[in-house]
Amino acid sequence: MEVLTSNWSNVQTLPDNYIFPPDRRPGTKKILSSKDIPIINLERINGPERDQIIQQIIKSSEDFGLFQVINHGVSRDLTDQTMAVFKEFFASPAELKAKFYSNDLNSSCRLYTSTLNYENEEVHYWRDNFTHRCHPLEDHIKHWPEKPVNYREVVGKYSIEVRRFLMKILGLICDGMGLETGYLEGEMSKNQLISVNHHIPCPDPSLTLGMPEHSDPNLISMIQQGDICGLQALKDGQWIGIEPIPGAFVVIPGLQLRVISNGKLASIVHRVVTDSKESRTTIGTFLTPSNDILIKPADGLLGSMAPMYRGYTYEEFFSIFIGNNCVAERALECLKL
Ligand SMILES: O=C(O)CCC(=O)C(=O)O
Ligand SMILES: [Fe+2]
Repeated sequence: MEVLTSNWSNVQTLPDNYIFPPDRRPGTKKILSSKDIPIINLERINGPERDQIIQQIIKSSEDFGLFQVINHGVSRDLTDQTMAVFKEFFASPAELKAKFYSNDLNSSCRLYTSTLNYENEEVHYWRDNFTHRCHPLEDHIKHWPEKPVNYREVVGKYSIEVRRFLMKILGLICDGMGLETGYLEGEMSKNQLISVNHHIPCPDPSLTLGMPEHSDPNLISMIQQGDICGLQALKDGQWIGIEPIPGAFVVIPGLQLRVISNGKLASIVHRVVTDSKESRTTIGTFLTPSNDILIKPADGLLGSMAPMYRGYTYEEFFSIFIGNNCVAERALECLKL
């Protein structure tokens, strides 16, 4: 528990075990936010511009592997309330958080520092994370924190609404790629995790990272960023900042979508840097396939193309992912044909 950075106060110097070797440090070079990051406005998705918006989603997913969404249908009230609940959760006394502290992948809620591999890693990431399942709500809500007192009510409502949003995006991706309706529904997107990152102000952001460079292993991810910069994506060999847009959601197609689309949809490599003055809290929501369903390049999309990946279950993928030190790209390499 004493390892949780959210329990530390007044940290003046970066502890040695958070300092990365020079070749893995973000350094002091200023990373600019790019104006090229696609922004999808869903306001008119049910009107005559629908096809055009779908094409924007597909093009952003193909060319960039990340987009931001505005007018997504989840109210600002709810996104603000949910952010406030998580900030309060991380600010609560150590005793209250203690019962959720866990590095065990199988525990229903896990609150930990850096990564689940904290004990064995040489350098730690400057973050606390709180993760739990969300769907179906009635199976999971009983394991969630009871404090803050509105945690279950607010996070429950948020989980339902962001699921609806992500299912809408998956439906539009299906339409846009010409996949049969419903291909990404049901077992393919059954599991839903909320994963909240909290980074306290960092004495020296140039020496450490909030999260390593990675691709998301999921089917699809979304991040509600709050208002502090920190998320960066690797585009054409350069890191660029994903500037927070108030109220927007960042959507990242996961590696499972890359497989299903036979490599057409990209999944951008990203990382998180820390801030010297402000703490940063972000709310991630991930949809993943259920353990047993077969994932493979969709027959309907292949035509005369050869499949790039063999079929596998998410369970198999996940065990390869764990076996490869949680490096999703490396896990996917093992499934390439
Ligand atoms: O916290 C963020 O901004 C990004 C989080 C992320 O990339 C992840 O949890 O996979
Ligand atoms: Fe990520």
